[in-house]
Amino acid sequence: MTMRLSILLAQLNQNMGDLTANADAMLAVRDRWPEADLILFPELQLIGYPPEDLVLKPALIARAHDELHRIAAATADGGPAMLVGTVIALDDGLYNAMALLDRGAVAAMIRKHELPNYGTFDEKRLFMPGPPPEPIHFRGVRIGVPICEDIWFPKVCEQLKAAGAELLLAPNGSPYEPDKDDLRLALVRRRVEETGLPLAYLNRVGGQDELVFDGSSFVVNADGAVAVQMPDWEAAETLTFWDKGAGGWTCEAGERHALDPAPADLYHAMMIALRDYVNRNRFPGVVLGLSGGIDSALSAAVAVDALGADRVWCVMMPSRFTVDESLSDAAECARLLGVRLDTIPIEPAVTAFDAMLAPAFAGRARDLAEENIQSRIRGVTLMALSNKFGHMLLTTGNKSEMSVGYATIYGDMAGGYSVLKDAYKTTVFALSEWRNANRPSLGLGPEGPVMPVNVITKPPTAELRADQKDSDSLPPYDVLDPILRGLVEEELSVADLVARGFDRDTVARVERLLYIAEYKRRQAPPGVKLGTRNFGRDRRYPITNAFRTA
Ligand SMILES: Nc1ncnc2c1ncn2[C@@H]1O[C@H](COP(=O)(O)OP(=O)(O)OC[C@H]2O[C@@H]([n+]3cccc(C(=O)O)c3)[C@H](O)[C@@H]2O)[C@@H](O)[C@H]1O
Ligand SMILES: Nc1ncnc2c1ncn2[C@@H]1O[C@H](COP(=O)(O)OP(=O)(O)OP(=O)(O)O)[C@@H](O)[C@H]1O
Ligand SMILES: NC(=O)CC[C@H](N)C(=O)O
Repeated sequence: MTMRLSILLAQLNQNMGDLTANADAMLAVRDRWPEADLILFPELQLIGYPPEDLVLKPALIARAHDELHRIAAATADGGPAMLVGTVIALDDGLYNAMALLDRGAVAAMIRKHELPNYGTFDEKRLFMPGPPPEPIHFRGVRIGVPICEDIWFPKVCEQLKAAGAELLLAPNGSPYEPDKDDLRLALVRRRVEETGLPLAYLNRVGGQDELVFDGSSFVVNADGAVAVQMPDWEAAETLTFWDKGAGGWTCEAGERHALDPAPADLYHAMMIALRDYVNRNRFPGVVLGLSGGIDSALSAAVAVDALGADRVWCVMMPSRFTVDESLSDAAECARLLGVRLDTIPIEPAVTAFDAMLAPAFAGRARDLAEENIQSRIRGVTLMALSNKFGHMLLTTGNKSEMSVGYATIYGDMAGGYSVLKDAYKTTVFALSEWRNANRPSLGLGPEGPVMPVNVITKPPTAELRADQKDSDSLPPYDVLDPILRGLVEEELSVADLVARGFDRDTVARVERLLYIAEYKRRQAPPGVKLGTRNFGRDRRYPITNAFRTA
């Protein structure tokens, strides 16, 4: 019987829907590690996670079958076996599965038992729950393979232990949330304690639309000690060595990477999500409006760190209300980041719209309609640049604004992707301060400050009329954001927030704004999930909705 095993943990990124590229990447890993006995890949590595309705396409299932057998054939050389995440179709439906590929064949199939169906997940829509799994027999060792959600409850691991598993290998597609690394470690330690078995936790990295995966894979031995900690955010391959002694299997202590503390983790999440979104969708770069305000300054900094300065194009579009301070702050941001900055005044278009609309608007006072036209002219201008040169328009709205509808639909909301969509304004301030003092380890941007301090300290303004300030329309952000966190993240009522010391009228107004802005959020571009409850998959509210708690 084997007393020593070498298991490669392949913390990879995934190309959603490019099964050939995913299969080739796995074969390349195998070529690099001929000394491994077994290679563990993340959940659904062949397809991409989360695959959503892509797996309902029979042609994709057929492709998955063919690619899986192509990889399996490569294992005929007797080298490393592979545990590969894929979809299988049986007579009664589709299953999220791991295939053991060894000696030229599909040697075993394990089906996921617990299907997550909350938050951003809706796997019950796609997959059948597998039976409580049995351990696989691999070269004389019985290995339990709980698939992601299977380790979030005791049942599957306990069943595997009862069926004779000697160690647990858990492939995951576990999206980033703040402090989730601590949550996963505590969870894995519970499973280890309940079963007495060591557990290797392997997660993917990279962005997939609104989700981003931090990797942060690790191994916990039966005594609860962390034997190996892989890095966060970057693809990595770590060979782990396992020995069987009197007390069972133990993983040798190996590399121990430090993981990002807050808010560096948030910054990395935004950066990696944008990098993968832009590159996978084959944009040459991004274009964005740089106003001299903090939202566009931070968005530009994240874009430069994600893509490099030469792929980020900033445009200042002054109007009659743009003050000199905004012009100089935008210019200084661009200089610090080393990006191209063009200036395209919008006054000619504003004048043209005034003239065009004069007959229709006759007898009406100037109001929000004219203010919003400026924002929409900027949107049209940026989209024209996007059409002409191919850059994707990066939209800059933050979660506070998106919560209360403080943004112009078809105006500053125009764009393809947002990095701030799930970041409250107070988080935007914190991240800007952090980036001015730190360079992200995987960033492509410059060392040193990326925006003048004035951008962080001056009062936020949309500059759509003279002397406008956000505080004319909204409570101060240090009051607004905790109210929003209560209403959105915690689903509190007005009374709950009043009990926490907030003013009733203010909370009731914010609740109303939150509900009536649902229509805007449904038309907003996607953006990376950074917290526990993003707008979109995590929080699905009706648009037409008369419910109020005030
Ligand atoms: N339930 C619903 N379903 C579908 N459509 C609905 C709707 N309710 C209103 N609407 C439509 O939405 C329109 C109102 O929305 P919208 O046109 O956005 O206009 P609105 O929300 O009234 O104004 C935009 C606000 O965003 C502020 N802001 C803040 C920061 C930056 C910027 C910027 O632009 O740079 C703007 C700006 O100062 C102003 O207070 C209505 O005219 C109506 O057509
Ligand atoms: N003068 C401008 N030139 C270029 N883009 C602009 C201009 N004014 C607004 N925008 C675009 O519209 C977006 C929305 O404006 P908003 O005022 O909400 O954000 P901001 O100016 O970046 O930050 P702040 O809210 O702190 O002032 C900006 O982030 C920017 O992309
Ligand atoms: N892919 C999954 O099963 C993910 C669900 C799991 N609770 C996680 O976030 O890690």
